[in-house]
This record gives sequence, structure tokens and C-alpha cells, in this order.
Amino acid sequence: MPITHVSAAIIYRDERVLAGHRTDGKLAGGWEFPGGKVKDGETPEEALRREIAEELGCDLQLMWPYDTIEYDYPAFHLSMDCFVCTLAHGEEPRGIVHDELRWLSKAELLDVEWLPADVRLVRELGLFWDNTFEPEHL
Ligand SMILES: Nc1nc2c([nH]c(=O)n2[C@H]2C[C@H](O)[C@@H](COP(=O)(O)OP(=O)(O)OP(=O)(O)O)O2)c(=O)[nH]1
Repeated sequence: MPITHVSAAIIYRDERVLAGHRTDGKLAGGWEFPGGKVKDGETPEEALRREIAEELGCDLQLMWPYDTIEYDYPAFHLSMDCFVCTLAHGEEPRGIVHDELRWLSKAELLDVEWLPADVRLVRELGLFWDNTFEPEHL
């Protein structure tokens, strides 16, 4: 099975994380963390900064590794490096490839239909929310 390497950003601001409604491909209609495929020669971090500029029109400020998701879709294996990120000062995300963006609080995390690979990650994020987003880190 082919492996797809993806980097994704869990962007945190004001006690919320950003989710995008996907319009592309077979997985259209699901909600995801902004990001995309890592190209040859790129580190996951470089790929993510590029993708966030392309998809949201924004620069990231902080980013640190959170988890790597391994998930088997019917046609490919997804290996997705997820980073907790903050936006650079004054940046405001725009929906360039997503038809809707939502800032979700901890209580709203499961209000949207996440892509299958994301469901476990999002549940864990809810459980470990306070430790993950400790104010002294952000
Ligand atoms: N960005 C992102 N992709 C995810 C998540 N969960 C998940 O299963 N995926 C899958 C969907 C896609 O199959 C793949 C991401 O590929 P993509 O098509 O968005 O990548 P890309 O922006 O580089 O697109 P392209 O140039 O190939 O069109 O990862 C997630 O939370 N964020």
C-alpha cells in the first residue's frame, strides 16, 4: 500500500483550535487540520509552513511536535505528523482551499465530522486539552 506523508497544524488561539472543511478529493466533506503532503526534500516542518501559507494565507509562529497518526485508508496508508502551532502576530486565516473554517473550543471539538484518521487524535486532544495548551507554553 502506498504511504502518504502529511503534516498537519493544530493551530491554537484563545482556547480554540482551527478546523477546515475539506472540499477536495474522495475525503471531501470531512473536517481536518490544515496541512498537506510533504514533498521530496522537505522536512515536515518546512512542508507545514508552506502548506499553511498556501491554504490559509498565514505564517505560523511556534510549532512543536504533538503526535504522528498512522492510519490505513482503503487506497493508501496515511502517516501524518501533527504539530501544535500558533499563528504569527496579526495573522488571520482565510479559507483558500476550505469552504469553511471553524475555531472549536474543547466543548465543540466533536461537533464536526472529522476525517476518519483524525477521530482518535481529536478525542485525545479533548482529554489532554489543558496539559497540551498550558498558558505558559503559548
Ligand atoms: N491536511 C490534512 N490532511 C488530512 C487530515 N486527516 C487526513 O486523513 N488527511 C488526509 C487527507 C488527504 O488524503 C491527505 C492530505 O493530502 P492533501 O491532498 O490535502 O495534500 P496537498 O494539500 O499536498 O494536496 P495535493 O497537492 O496533493 O492536491 O491527508 C488532516 O487532519 N489534515
